[in-house]
Amino acid sequence: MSRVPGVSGVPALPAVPALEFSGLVKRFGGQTAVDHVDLVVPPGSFFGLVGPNGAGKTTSLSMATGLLRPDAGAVRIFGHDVWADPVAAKELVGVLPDGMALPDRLTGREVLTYLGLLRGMAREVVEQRAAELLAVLELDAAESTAIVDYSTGMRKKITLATALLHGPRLLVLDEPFEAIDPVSAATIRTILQRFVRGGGSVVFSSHVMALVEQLCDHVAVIARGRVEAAGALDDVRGEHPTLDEAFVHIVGARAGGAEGLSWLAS
Ligand SMILES: Nc1ncnc2c1ncn2[C@@H]1O[C@H](COP(=O)(O)OP(=O)(O)OP(=O)(O)O)[C@@H](O)[C@H]1O
Repeated sequence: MSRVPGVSGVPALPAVPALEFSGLVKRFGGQTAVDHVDLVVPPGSFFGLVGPNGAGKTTSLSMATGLLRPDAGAVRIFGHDVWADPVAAKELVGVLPDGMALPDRLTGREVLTYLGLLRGMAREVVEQRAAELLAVLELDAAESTAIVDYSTGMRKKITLATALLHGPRLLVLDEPFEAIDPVSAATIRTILQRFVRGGGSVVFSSHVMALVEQLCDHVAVIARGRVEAAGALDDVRGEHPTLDEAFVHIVGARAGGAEGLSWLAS
């Protein structure tokens, strides 16, 4: 476990995890989507959550941020239980969920202003941050466009802006780079790297192993609702030259695609 430096002569205290899952379970009908997941995201880490389709990443992240109630287990954000102490936990976290519902008839600036004021932020702070976020994410050109007319990538960027607006200490992002053009992706990478350098923590899910490898210092591989491997990137990668190869090894390669579909080429 990571530790905060101790004052000389006084033992260092264990650092409180930015995010901690303990025995997390979620079932949908007869199916267990998340099956006793334990995970620790150290403070100040850039943490990648990877796994095949249907592995339980979105379900886990939704429970982490108070959007979905677990059937069992607990989630803590900097020690605050997301369900028992939601106000303190939500103050510390910015969330990019899977397909967040936004007030569709408002423009990007109006959404940011609305959500900032709802959080109790001062109007001038909201306006200044909203202007900066819209400019950096290149949404300022769509000044008078309502969210309903945004493209998928624009919706993702404005949702990311809502996650950053209140200056959280932890970002939980579900596939933040999906549907994002390369220039915007580079901007988002830079924002997130700066956030981590400034002491923030980031957890994000992705299918792009090269990106996870480039950005993250910690990674967890989840499959069939269970954590198959987790820890420092180098430890999870192990002997494999790339995370991609480690992933296939950990998850188990499936020999699909080579056989069948004979009609496809005929
Ligand atoms: N609301 C729901 N009702 C029923 N089943 C669900 C629901 N949400 C998720 N599931 C199921 O739970 C399992 C985990 O889904 P989840 O969306 O968490 O996977 P994921 O790892 O995020 O997948 P992907 O990479 O494809 O986005 C899947 O089998 C999915 O069908």
